[in-house]
Amino acid sequence: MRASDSIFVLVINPGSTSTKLALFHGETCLQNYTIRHSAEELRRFSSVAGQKNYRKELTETFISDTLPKDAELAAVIGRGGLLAPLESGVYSVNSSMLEDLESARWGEHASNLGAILAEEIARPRGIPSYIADPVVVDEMLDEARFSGCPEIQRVSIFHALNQKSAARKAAARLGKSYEELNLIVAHLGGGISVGAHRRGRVIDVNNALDGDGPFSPERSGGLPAGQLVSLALEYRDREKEIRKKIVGQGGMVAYLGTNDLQAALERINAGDTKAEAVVRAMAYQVAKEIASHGATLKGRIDGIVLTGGIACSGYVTDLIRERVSYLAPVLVIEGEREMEALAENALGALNRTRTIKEYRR
Ligand SMILES: Nc1ncnc2c1ncn2[C@@H]1O[C@H](COP(=O)(O)OP(=O)(O)OP(=O)(O)O)[C@@H](O)[C@H]1O
Ligand SMILES: CCCC(=O)O
Repeated sequence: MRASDSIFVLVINPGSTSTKLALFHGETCLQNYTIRHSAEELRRFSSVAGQKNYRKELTETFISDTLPKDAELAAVIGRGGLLAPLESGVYSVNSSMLEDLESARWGEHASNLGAILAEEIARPRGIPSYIADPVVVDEMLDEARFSGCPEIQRVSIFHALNQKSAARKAAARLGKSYEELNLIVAHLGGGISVGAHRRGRVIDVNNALDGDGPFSPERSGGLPAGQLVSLALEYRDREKEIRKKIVGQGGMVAYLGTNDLQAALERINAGDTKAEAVVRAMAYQVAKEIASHGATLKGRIDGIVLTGGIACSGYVTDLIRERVSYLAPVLVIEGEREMEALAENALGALNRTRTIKEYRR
C-alpha cells in the first residue's frame, strides 16, 4: 500500500450555479456531490466573495456527512480563480492570493471562492490548502498576445485544469507523455476554449471569459468589433446588460433560450430547424478555431482532443470531426475531470512528487 492510499483529500469546485464537492481517499473518489444554486438563492449576495459563508456551511455539512468518524483530512484543494497570470502547477494558498480573490482584483468569477473556502476549511484543522491550474494559467507565445490594437492585449483565461487533464489522458491513449506531443484541445462546456498545446505548454488559446473564440451555450465568443461598438453605444447606460450578452446570456442561449445542449438536441430531433442551424454553427466555429491552431503548431499536430460536457454528444463531435480530421486523429475525452485533476494535484503536493509553487503577483 502506498502512503497516499490512506490520505483523505477534500476537493472544492465552486461554479456560477453549483458547488461541486468531492472526498478522495488516495486516488479513489469516495463521494462526489453537486449542490445546485438557483439564481434566486444567489441573488441575495452582492458579490461572489459574499457567498463564502453560505457555501462554507454546505461544505462543512458535506464533510461531516461523508468523512469517516475516525478519519482526518490531510489537505483541501480548491479550483483556482482569477489571479495574476501564472504558470501551470499546484499552488499553496497564501495571503496575497486571498487578498486578490477577496477584492476581486483580477475580476469576479465563482471559482475565486475555491482558494478562499479551501483555506477556511483547512486553517482550523492545521492542514495545507492548495489550488491547481487556475483559469489564468499563462504560457502564451509573445506573438499570440497581439490583438491589433495597442490598448488591448490578448490574455490567457481558459479551462486550464480540464484541458491539461484531458490532454494527459489523450497522450496516454496515444502511448506518449503529454510533454512529448503537440495537441489541440477544445473544452466544450458552458464556455468554450480551444488551446494549442505544444509539448505541455498552452502557447495560444482564446479568452473564454471575455468575448473571444467560438460561441458557446452561454457566451458570444468573438464579435465583429465595429458592430459591437455600435451596440455598446446603444447600451451605454446598461453596461451589465451588454456584458451579459458576451458572458452569461450570449451564444446558444441568446438564439434558443436554453444553455442546455441536451435540450437543443431534443428540439433538433423533433424537427426544430432553428435549433439545428445554431448547434451546427457552434460546431462550425469550434472547427474553425481548431484548424487555426494548425498554423500555431506549424502543422505538426499529434492529436485533436474534444472534452467537456458537450463532448458527450456524438452529434456535435461528428460535426467537428468532419471538418478537422484531416489535421490529426480526433480523440474524445467526454465530460470534465476537474475534481479528479484537483485531487491528483493535492496528492502530488502531499507526496512531494509535484512542486508546490508560491503565488506572487
Ligand atoms: N450527455 C450530454 N450530451 C450532450 N450535452 C451534454 C451532456 N452532458 C452535458 N452536456 C452539455 O454540456 C454543457 C455543459 O458542459 P459542462 O458541464 O462541461 O460545463 P460547465 O462546467 O457548466 O461550464 P464550463 O465548462 O464553462 O466551466 C451544457 O450545455 C450541457 O447541456
Ligand atoms: C475559463 C473560465 C471558466 C468558465 O467559467 O467557463
